[in-house]
Amino acid sequence: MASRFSAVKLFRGVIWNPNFGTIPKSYLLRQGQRFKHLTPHVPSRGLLSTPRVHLASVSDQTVDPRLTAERFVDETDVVIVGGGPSGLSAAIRLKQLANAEGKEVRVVVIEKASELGAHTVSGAVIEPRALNELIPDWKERGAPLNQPATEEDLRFLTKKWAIPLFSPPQMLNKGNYVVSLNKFVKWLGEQAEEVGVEVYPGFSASEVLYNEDNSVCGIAINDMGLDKDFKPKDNFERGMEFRAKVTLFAEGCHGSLTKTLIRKFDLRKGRQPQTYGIGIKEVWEIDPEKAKPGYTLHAMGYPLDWKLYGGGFLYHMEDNIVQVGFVVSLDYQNPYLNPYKEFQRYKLHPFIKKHLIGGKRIAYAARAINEGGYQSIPKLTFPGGALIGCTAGFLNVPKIKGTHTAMKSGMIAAETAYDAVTSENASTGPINLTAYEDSIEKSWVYEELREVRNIRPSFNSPLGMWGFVCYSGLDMLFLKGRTPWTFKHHEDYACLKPAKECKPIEYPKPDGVITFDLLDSVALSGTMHTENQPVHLRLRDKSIPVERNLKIFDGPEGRFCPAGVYEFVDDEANVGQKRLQINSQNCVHCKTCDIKDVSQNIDWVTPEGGNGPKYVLT
Ligand SMILES: Cc1cc2nc3c(=O)[nH]c(=O)nc-3n(C[C@H](O)[C@H](O)[C@H](O)COP(=O)(O)OP(=O)(O)OC[C@H]3O[C@@H](n4cnc5c(N)ncnc54)[C@H](O)[C@@H]3O)c2cc1C
Ligand code: SF4
Repeated sequence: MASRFSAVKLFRGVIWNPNFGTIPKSYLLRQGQRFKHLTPHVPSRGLLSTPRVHLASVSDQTVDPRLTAERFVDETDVVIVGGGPSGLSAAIRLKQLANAEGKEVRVVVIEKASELGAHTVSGAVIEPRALNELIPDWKERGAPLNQPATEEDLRFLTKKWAIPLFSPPQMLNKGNYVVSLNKFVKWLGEQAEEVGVEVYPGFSASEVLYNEDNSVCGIAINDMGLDKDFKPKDNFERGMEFRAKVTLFAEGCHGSLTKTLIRKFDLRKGRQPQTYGIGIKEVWEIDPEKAKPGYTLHAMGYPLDWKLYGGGFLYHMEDNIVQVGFVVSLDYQNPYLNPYKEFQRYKLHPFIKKHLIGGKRIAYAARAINEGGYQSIPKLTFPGGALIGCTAGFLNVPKIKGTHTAMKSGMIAAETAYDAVTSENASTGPINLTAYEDSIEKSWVYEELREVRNIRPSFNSPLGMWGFVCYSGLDMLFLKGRTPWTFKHHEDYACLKPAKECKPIEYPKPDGVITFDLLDSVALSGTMHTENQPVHLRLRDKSIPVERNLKIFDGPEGRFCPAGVYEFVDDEANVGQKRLQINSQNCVHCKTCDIKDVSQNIDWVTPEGGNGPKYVLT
């Protein structure tokens, strides 16, 4: 009861934080210490009116004692949030170093997917450079890199034609492998366990823990078994805490805890905004007669117009499997654009369709992808921890490859973390991993990203694609990034234009053979969320979807979500009006809504661990 009353006292009066708009007061009450991490995230254009939540009468509320029960605390040396390529590489490197010196270093990996790899989305053609450094005998250890990339194809698509283009050296795939990243991550997990890493899939890290001096000291797993009103159900279990000397965040593109750290520690100060694309892909089992194992195709142009960055890929793997996908930049302007439907149109192009016809689609996936590159990498460290992999933004955009850089960043951070946790001063104060920042700047990761830093933003000139083709050709072939200038980026959400300034886009109806209805696709992602749990797509202000997004932008969230989560439906309570229905059970955790919502009103937070997509072969 004591904690309850102190929380009441703390929050008596008016609170100005827009995050609280849709969360019941009783839940806020017991989350007192979490308030400071939920800082407002409103557009700089100041179009939102900030809702006030009056908590003057919260003392009348009774809080279920289970909600305020002490959390179980587990102490470890290093906790890593995210069991993707970067998190697992960091974990493996840490234990390799400790095992080599016979030291006891406890490393824990927390992964929200029900099993490793189940939330992993990639093309994927991977460069084995980091893997060669991490596990040189990966072949003998049975790494699922079975199909070398053997044939390159780069095309410019018009509606009917596929014009061959010259592939710049940075995009060549010689020495790379066409893989299922999902299988690769599973295998990395096995390697991690073999060297002594503790891997816990099925748990969402939902909160960063801080010491009194504001240094990070671990994470907490979210409470399981809450109902949609944040009340405990019969199966309620209090989330536990992992307290660590070092916490590494490896959440992938636009991590939900990472975004709170970026704000709290102002990690973007002096850097360019991160920009993104949405990548949507399908896995097909094709007619064996058409199989060309090792063939890799990248395409630009159709169906996108010349002002929008994006393009498609198609990779042939072993066993007659084809990975086909499309990336649309999230700085698009027309609110009528529908990335999912652009992808479906892409597959209808004769040059793409010929690979798929006669085949069967077996998987569907979507995930945001970083496009900011070198100039958008935030400060990587803060007291007690660091960002690694795609959550920091180490993806090489022209290559559409981030696995090798994610892994290498994890390995470098691990080397610094190992020195720090095993040093004699480790217990005297918060650990600072600034040496990680220095080492990565000297590594091949930075060299590679620096060289291509102007390619993606060269598309943002008034010449659009034509400016991009000329500049990137010159830069990739001759200048190789050795220019004194670095182009800037803009915030994706701020690029959207009001609907009245744009034309609706007519998309073809799904044919059920090559193109499909969105919900049939979502069914192939295996996504599942426990019913009756708190919605993990939080609106900062409930009125904004209808009052601003629908009225001015014609409801773009109904189009950009690749899982049909957002739907404007008739409001039974107000005849003639619409309301936003959030089908959160469909969510595939791509993070696009958190990035592209024009009002920055959607806060993606982790649902219960083990929920979300269940990808195979992606
Ligand atoms: C469509 C598409 C195509 C791509 N093609 C290629 C390609 O061909 N080659 C290539 O090299 N790269 C490609 N990439 C990029 C590649 O997938 C990433 O660079 C790579 O996966 C980054 O690894 P990561 O470990 O940083 O992040 P991720 O692989 O995203 O892993 C992050 C993990 O953290 C987990 N997680 C996140 N938040 C939490 C939390 N709060 N609690 C617990 N767990 C959490 C996630 O579930 C996930 O498993 C592609 C990406 C996309 C989207
Ligand atoms: S709700 Fe958001 S995170 Fe979930 S699938 Fe839709 S756009 Fe992606």
